[in-house]
Amino acid sequence: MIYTVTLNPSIDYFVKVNELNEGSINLADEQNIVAGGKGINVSKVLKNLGIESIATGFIGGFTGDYIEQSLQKDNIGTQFVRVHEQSRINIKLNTGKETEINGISPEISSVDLSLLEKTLFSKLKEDDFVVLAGSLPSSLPANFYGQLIADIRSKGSHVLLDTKGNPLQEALKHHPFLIKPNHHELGDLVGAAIENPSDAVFYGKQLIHEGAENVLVSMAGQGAVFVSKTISAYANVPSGIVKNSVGAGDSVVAGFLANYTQHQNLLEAFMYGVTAGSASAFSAGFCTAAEIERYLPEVKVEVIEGA
Ligand SMILES: Nc1ncnc2c1ncn2[C@@H]1O[C@H](COP(=O)(O)OP(=O)(O)OP(=O)(O)O)[C@@H](O)[C@H]1O
Ligand SMILES: O=P(O)(O)OC[C@@]1(O)O[C@H](CO)[C@@H](O)[C@@H]1O
Repeated sequence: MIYTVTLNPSIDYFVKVNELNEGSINLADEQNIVAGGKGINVSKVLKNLGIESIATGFIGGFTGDYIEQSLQKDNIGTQFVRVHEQSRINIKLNTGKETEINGISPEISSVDLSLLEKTLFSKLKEDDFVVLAGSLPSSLPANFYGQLIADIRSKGSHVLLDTKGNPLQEALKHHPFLIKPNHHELGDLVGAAIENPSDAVFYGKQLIHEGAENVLVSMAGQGAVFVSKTISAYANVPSGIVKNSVGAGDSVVAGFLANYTQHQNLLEAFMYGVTAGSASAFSAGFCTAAEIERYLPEVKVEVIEGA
């Protein structure tokens, strides 16, 4: 089974304002309200690709009710822990440029934490995959993902981690199976500018040295890099017009996982994941299997080092 853990889910309020006048009243030209958060988005893309997953994490308040109900409506399994304060509302404003305002996370108590661990660990089996994705609610310590990874791995399950900053740094020594920073997140972590694929390979190797098993660095329109102990590779992205990049990174993770669980081939999964990311970026919502198939012939993986 695949579990996605979103510790800090949200309602995403997408709003398009063609001409924004700061300091005055603006009317929306388009809007869309969806359940969001990185792990939840991974579950949604997996569903589009015909793969079941169970979404877990913390939800609270009327926003939490909406998140749970909307996933249930999409036939995605849910096992959330209810907390007292409400889940975030994240604003995704499109004025031609994409601007995001992410809301304040609810307080998580030690009781909430033990309930989450009970929910996850009572079900987890050897060779299950767990996606840990998104920011930590501000009341959780930076090493929280690290602790979870250690416990998940002790069950023989595998972790895909998509987060940034200290929580990512702290998690590396616990050996996540895959991490997926974008090039800015990688740059922040290593204190260097990642300007091209060679930089991404160089610093990706550093994260392998620090404990990650596989590193996928997405570089938006510049392509992506995959690094493991034995291989480094580059994938280009297909050409197209980006309609909405929110969740494109989550689609990379979902596409990688969907393909890897079927074929157990890292480079094939890399290629499929990157294509899924672009297919989502080129559509208003998340990619479908048919859209990925359409763009796959344009994506080539070039091995830089290794077999
Ligand atoms: N201009 C583009 N052309 C083609 N594909 C793109 C473009 N921008 C983004 N993508 C696709 O989206 C994926 C993720 O983009 P990016 O590297 O910006 O990661 P991210 O910051 O995690 O994404 P997100 O926007 O979801 O936070 C890329 O690997 C690529 O597949
Ligand atoms: O604040 P976080 O947890 O890092 O990111 C949250 C978020 O921006 O990520 C998703 C897109 O990747 C959105 O659905 C959601 O609003």
